[in-house]
Amino acid sequence: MKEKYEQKIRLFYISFLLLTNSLLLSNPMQINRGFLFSIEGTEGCGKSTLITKLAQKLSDVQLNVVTTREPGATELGKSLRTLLMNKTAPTCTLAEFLLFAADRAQHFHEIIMPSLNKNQIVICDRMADSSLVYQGYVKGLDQSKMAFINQWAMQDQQPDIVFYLQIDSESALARVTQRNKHHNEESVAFEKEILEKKQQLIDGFDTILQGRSNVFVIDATAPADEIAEQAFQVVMCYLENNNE
Ligand SMILES: Nc1ncnc2c1ncn2[C@@H]1O[C@H](COP(=O)(O)OP(=O)(O)OP(=O)(O)O)[C@@H](O)[C@H]1O
Ligand SMILES: Cc1cn([C@H]2C[C@H](O)[C@@H](COP(=O)(O)O)O2)c(=O)[nH]c1=O
Repeated sequence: MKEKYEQKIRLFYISFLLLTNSLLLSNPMQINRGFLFSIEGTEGCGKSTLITKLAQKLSDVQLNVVTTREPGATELGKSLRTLLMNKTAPTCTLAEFLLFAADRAQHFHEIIMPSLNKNQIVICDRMADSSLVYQGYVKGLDQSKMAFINQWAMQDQQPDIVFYLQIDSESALARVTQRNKHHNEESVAFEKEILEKKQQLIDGFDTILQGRSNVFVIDATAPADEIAEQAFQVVMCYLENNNE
């Protein structure tokens, strides 16, 4: 009896999704301004996976999406990323943050602001909150000074929504270890340092993002398709209500 009832609800939900998607396909939403979404969380929480799936879902309903990341989206950013990830020269935490901020400034100048000005939907893998956690919470840099520099680098723009993929350290570590078996990772020195600080990083994200009104927390241990559907529904709802 219970199973039959649950199956009916599932069928109703699927028909509802099919109906909304077909309505959106035949009648694409007119976007009147740019929207900026960032995806945050520790290594292995599933940011890149979510971005790929979410971008596909938004493109499927005819929305114009730009996916990007920090650090390393621009030509300058690529050089900065290599420098930051390989750490061949001694780098103090302030210098490290300023290099991330330089990447961010060029990123906003070259990619994000032009995309927002064309009313596109920008989804970014990490942004200013990563600096607040890695260089601020974990390495002790002054967070109010960092926030000022971030705001400057970001031309006073803030993400409309920060999606925080919350995961426990064991699951994140297991995923990174598994992934590194399959790929040849570039970021050897930096990632080694990060793996040792996993729990502290998770505490940092929890502390810095909790209670902020523009943060949407997602359980990153859920199946990837469920996470993408959840984020898609949140984005669609936000677009409908903030498309001034
Ligand atoms: N929801 C999920 N459930 C199970 N495995 C997942 C899920 N999301 C991603 N993965 C797997 O976990 C690994 C890490 O995912 P992904 O590369 O998307 O994480 P990330 O947050 O972008 O990592 P990084 O910050 O290190 O680049 C990949 O092997 C991916 O296939
Ligand atoms: C933006 C930003 C990033 N980081 C760290 C976080 C990660 O360890 C690497 C980026 O690697 P990913 O595979 O692209 O996630 O850089 C940081 O310390 N500070 C920052 O501002």
